[in-house]
Amino acid sequence: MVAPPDNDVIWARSLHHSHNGSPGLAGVSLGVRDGEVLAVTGPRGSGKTTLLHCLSGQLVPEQGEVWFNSVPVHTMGPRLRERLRRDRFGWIAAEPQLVPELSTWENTALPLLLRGVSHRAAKKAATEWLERLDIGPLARKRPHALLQSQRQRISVARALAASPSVIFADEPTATLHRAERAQLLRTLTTAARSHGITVVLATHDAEVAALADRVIGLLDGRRVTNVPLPAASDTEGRSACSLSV
Ligand SMILES: Nc1ncnc2c1ncn2[C@@H]1O[C@H](COP(=O)(O)OP(=O)(O)OP(=O)(O)O)[C@@H](O)[C@H]1O
Repeated sequence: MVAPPDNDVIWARSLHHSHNGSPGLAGVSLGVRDGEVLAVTGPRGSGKTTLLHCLSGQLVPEQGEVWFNSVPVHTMGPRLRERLRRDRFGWIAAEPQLVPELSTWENTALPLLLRGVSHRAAKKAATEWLERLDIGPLARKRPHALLQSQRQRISVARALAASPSVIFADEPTATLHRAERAQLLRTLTTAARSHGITVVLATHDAEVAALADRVIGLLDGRRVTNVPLPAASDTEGRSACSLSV
């Protein structure tokens, strides 16, 4: 095993993975720098989700290596990987994955409570992030009483409230309308940048990818040419953020 570069928070080498014989990843290598917002783009079925699952330790690749802060993830057992995900990573899926029986603030605080943070401190952190995401007044409501866009804000608040090293976001705005999509993503990327959180964002949407610092492309489970961000999207994405998150 070759140790990864020091400034990469996530580093993967030559990942191969198939799903029941159908290829998901076919030799993907990449590094994600500390504090970077990296977009992984590609059409449906290109391997984005499989890559995020491998990088976040949800899936062990059939071949290849994944390192987090110079620690090998691919050799960890299920319990260590579970702890790593709980303590260091956040996950935002396309569909908000909330516990229906819990209120907005309880859903947001859940990762902190699972880590053993006190009820009081977890509630405080959750409430602060809900305020920043403009859903503070909904803190006591249950998911069924909310709009889809509000539920997805809870997912974002939950990921941020846990102060992870890395947030993996898999098509986080796929189910939202265009205006909501832009606002939520700007909030996520602005908050991540100001708190030094690395983001790996899977998307097939060029407008979403334009909010990232760097974009890599996937096609049929392989890396395709790096896609540099045009200057215009820099203005559109980073500089246009005025949220105080
Ligand atoms: N659980 C699974 N069982 C069988 N095949 C799968 C499974 N998950 C993914 N695949 C296949 O692996 C390939 C990569 O899928 P993956 O979901 O990683 O791509 P994606 O780029 O995230 O696509 P999408 O945008 O549709 O989610 C596809 O051909 C897909 O059909």
